[in-house]
Amino acid sequence: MTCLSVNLNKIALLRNSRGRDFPNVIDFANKFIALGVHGITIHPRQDERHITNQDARDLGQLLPHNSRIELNIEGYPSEDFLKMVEEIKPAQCTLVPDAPDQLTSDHGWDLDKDAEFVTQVCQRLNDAGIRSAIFLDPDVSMVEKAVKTGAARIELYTEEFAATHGTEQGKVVLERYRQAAARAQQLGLEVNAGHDLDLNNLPDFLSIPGILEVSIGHVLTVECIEQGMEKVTARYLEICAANPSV
Ligand SMILES: CC(=O)[C@@H](O)[C@H](O)COP(=O)(O)O
Ligand SMILES: NCC(=O)COP(=O)(O)O
Repeated sequence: MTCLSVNLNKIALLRNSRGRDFPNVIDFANKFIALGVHGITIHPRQDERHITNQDARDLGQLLPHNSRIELNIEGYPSEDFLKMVEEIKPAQCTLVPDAPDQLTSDHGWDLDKDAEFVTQVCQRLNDAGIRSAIFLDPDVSMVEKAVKTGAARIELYTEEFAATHGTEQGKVVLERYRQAAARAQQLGLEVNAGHDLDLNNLPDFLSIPGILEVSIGHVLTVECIEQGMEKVTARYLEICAANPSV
């Protein structure tokens, strides 16, 4: 079974658009938890365009380190970000190589360039008892470098899979993800995945064995508007339950 971690960034974006605390992020975390999700993911960006640092602290109160529902905080490991993560102590922290002005996450780490930095940060997270994950393109050579960073997990960046899904090229692309996931597992790295996953493409992605967690937010939020939270969440959970173990 794959764990479903719902990303609340877009709930926070809607909240920020009106200057009052509605919709409330904690309220939506509780609604998704009541529907059976396994985790909550947030990505506090430096400009706090959606999730704020206060949201992160509030969710840290709701989902303390050993709570049944995991909190996954994603972000660029600036010193301020890391200090906040160490203070909150989520179950997992996913390191993403985003620049402050990026529209959204659009690439994994380049470990030819950043291995030393990523290794230091993973060590810091591991020392704090926080599971470290690093955002990675589906590249076997990068997976092999990821092992040396001390990260517990990788998160496969699935935008290319989503963009090519349903095409002949998509079959080739999915095979690249399959190989990257298999190599990671062979080397003892656990595998998460996320970005642009949705109800339509997730079943094919989860034909890859051993995906421990998918974090989904952007399209899921739209699907909930279109079809209702209950129906959408139940369908995601059904798809995740079908993922073959390693
Ligand atoms: C890392 C990743 O792919 C997503 O988790 C990211 O959080 C999306 O960020 P936005 O919601 O700001 O597009
Ligand atoms: N790590 C991926 C994530 O948390 C959500 O990505 P998306 O579904 O908003 O594209």
